[in-house]
Amino acid sequence: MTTPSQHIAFIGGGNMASAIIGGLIRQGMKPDQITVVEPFAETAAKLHQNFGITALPTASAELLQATLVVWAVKPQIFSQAAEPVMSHTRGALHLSVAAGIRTDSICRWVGTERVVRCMPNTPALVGQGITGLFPCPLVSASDKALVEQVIGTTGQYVWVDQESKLDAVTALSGSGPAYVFYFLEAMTQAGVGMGLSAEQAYQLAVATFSGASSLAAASTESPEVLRQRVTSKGGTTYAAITSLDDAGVKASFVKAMQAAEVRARELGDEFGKA
Ligand SMILES: NC(=O)c1ccc[n+]([C@@H]2O[C@H](COP(=O)([O-])OP(=O)(O)OC[C@H]3O[C@@H](n4cnc5c(N)ncnc54)[C@H](O)[C@@H]3O)[C@@H](O)[C@H]2O)c1
Ligand code: PRO
Repeated sequence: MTTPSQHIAFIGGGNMASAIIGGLIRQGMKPDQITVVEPFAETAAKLHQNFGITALPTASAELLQATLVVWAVKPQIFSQAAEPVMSHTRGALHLSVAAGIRTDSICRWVGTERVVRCMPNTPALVGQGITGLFPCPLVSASDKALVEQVIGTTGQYVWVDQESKLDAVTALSGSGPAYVFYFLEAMTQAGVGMGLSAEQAYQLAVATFSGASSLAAASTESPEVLRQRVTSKGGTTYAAITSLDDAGVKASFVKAMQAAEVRARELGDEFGKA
């Protein structure tokens, strides 16, 4: 992975921006190649402490040097955040991480059609993220290569061929870490209920998730076959999976992800109008 030689601006310096900035700095990008607009003083102080970056409280002509602008603000305030930025960044490539906000809105707000919309996830913080990407038609091959360099510092990526699929990516891997943490909470709670210490139960749960994920990634077998290998007829896993099936957990899970996808579309409808 080579580090982008360009200057990159981030609008919003919170969780997701920090995950990407962390990846860039780990790969050798210099803090003076990065400009961040971050109005919240406490978050700006963290950027300085963690990465040596002095954030701008508001947009200024300093943004003119950016060849890539990463939009890492909440969907609800994207259009408002874009107003003071637009006049400085029309010549740049734009990459948005905002959930739901569609490229037609983004192109309007940033004043160019060189826009890539993406959906990363928080394991990007430890270089193990996965990001879905969708380019507008005017995005060139070299624009895409730059985006791959930047996002590649945070983990894997996939390009999707229809913008609507990014809402599915949002429901699956964007929100997905929360589902994993939810299961970790439940497994830890159950372990504690069975007499393990909270520390041991959590250690066992986390190692089981990462071990099973590594096994799935290394295997050519389907998850169904891998699951069957754990499940002896009449054994303990069979008892647990039967209990999950009887409670309709798989169907509930599918429904939960559909709710996330619907919400992603609603965010685009609700906050993309301005
Ligand atoms: N957190 C996740 O798991 C995740 C995953 C994928 C995508 N996203 C998307 O990333 C975006 C940012 O989410 P986050 O979790 O980093 O939120 P966050 O609240 O941590 O970061 C947003 C930052 O924007 C700043 N901000 C507010 N108004 C601004 C303005 N006018 N100009 C510039 N900055 C401004 C805030 O002070 C804040 O620090 C959202 O659109 C979200 O949908 C988040
Ligand atoms: N976090 C954002 C949300 O919950 C987008 C995916 C993960 O809206």
